[in-house]
Amino acid sequence: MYVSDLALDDFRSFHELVLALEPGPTAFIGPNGQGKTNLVEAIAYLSTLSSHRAGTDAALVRRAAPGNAQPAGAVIRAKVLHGERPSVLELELIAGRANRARLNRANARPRDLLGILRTVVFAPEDLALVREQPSVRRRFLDDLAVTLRPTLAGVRAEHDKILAQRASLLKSARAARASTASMLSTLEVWDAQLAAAAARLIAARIDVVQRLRPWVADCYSRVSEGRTHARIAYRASLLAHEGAEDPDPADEAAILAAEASLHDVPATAARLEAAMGDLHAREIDRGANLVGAHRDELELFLDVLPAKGFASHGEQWSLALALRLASYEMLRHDVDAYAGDGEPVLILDDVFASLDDVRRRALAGIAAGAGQVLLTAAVDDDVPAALAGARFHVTRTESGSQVQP
Ligand SMILES: Nc1ncnc2c1ncn2[C@@H]1O[C@H](COP(=O)(O)OP(=O)(O)OP(=O)(O)O)[C@@H](O)[C@H]1O
Repeated sequence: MYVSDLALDDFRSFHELVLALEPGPTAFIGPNGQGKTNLVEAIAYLSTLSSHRAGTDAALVRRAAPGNAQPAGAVIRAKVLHGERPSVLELELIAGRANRARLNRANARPRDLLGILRTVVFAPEDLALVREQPSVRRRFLDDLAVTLRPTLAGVRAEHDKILAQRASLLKSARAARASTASMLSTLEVWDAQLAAAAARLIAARIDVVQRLRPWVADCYSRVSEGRTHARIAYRASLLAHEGAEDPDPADEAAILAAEASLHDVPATAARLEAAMGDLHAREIDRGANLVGAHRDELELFLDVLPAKGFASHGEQWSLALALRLASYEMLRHDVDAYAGDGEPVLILDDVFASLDDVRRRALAGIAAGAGQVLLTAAVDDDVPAALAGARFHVTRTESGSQVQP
C-alpha cells in the first residue's frame, strides 16, 4: 500500500498542504523546526490515531501567531492505494471535542479508519522502547496488536476504562479505611469485567510477541553484524502472582510454555479474577490495581542480559531499531495475520544522522525494498544512496510550513 495524496489543514505548523506522493523512497529535507516531522506525524496519526510524540491532540492543531485567528481544528486527509483500490481517509481534530472521521467521503467513527493505512515509524524517541518504563513497551505491543486486528482497539479502550474505574473504587475504599460488604461486591463486578478485557489483551499481545520474536532476532543480527542474540519475552504479572518463576531468557521452550499458558482467554480471565480476589485487601490498602495486563512487561534481552540497565548506548539503538524493523517485517510477511493487504508504509523520522555506518547500511538495505518509505533528514547527505528517490524541501514561512520539490 502507499499514500498517493496527502492534504493538511491547520495541522501543527502547516496552514494548508496538498501533496502528491509516489511509492518507493521519498525524502523530506530541511533544517530544524521546519515541519518535516509534523508532516510524517500526520500520516502516522491517520494509521494509529495517536502520535509518536504528542501527549494530547490539542498540540496537533496549528497555533496561529498572536493577534491572528486561532483555527478551530485540524484536518488530515489521505488517499491510500491498496493495489488498484483507493481509500480516502479523513480525520478532523477539533480542540476540546471528539475527533470526526470520514471514510471514502462518508461519515465514520475514527476507529473505522484503523487498519486501512498501516505505518511503522522509527524515530529518535524510540530509544524509550528500551530505556523507559514498561508502559512504553506495553503500548508498543498494543499498537501492533491493533494494527493486526483493528477490532482490538475497542477491547483496549474498554480495558483502560474499566481499569481506571476500578482504580478509583480502590482509592475510595482506601480513603474510607474500611471495606464494606457492598464495596466488596461492587469490586467483584469490576474484577470480572477487568479480567475479561485483560485476558483478551494479554492473548493478543502474546500473539504479537510470538510473531515478532524471530524477526527481532533476525533484525538485531542484521543491524549489529550478528554478534549478539536479541530475545523478547512476555512477562505476565498473573504468572508472578501465581508463584511461577521467570523462565531463563535462554530457555526458549520455557518462555513459549509460559506464554502458551495464557493463550486460552476464558481460562486466563478466570485465573485473573481469582488473583484479584486474593489481592483485594492489598489492593484496597494500596488503592491500586495490582495484577493484570497493565502490570505486564515485554522483556528485552541481549543474549541473556536484560537490555535495560546492561545494554550500551549503541546496543540500545540497535535494539530499538530492531524492534521497529521487526514490526515492519512482521506486518509485511505475516500476511495471514490480518484481513488487510499490502505492506505498511515505513516512516523514518530523522534517524540516519544518529546511526553509525553499520546501522545506517542495515536500515537503508531493509528500507530500500519497502513499498513506500517516507524519511526526514536535515541535509541531503543524510539520505543514504540506497534510498535515493523523490525529494522535497520543507521550509517554514509566515504562512506556515511549505513543501517544494
Ligand atoms: N500546534 C502547532 N502549531 C504551530 N506550530 C507548531 C505546532 N506544533 C509544532 N509546531 C512547530 O513545528 C516546528 C517543529 O516542526 P518539526 O518537528 O516538524 O520540525 P522538523 O523539521 O522535523 O525539525 P527537526 O529536524 O528539528 O526534527 C516547531 O517550530 C514547532 O514550534
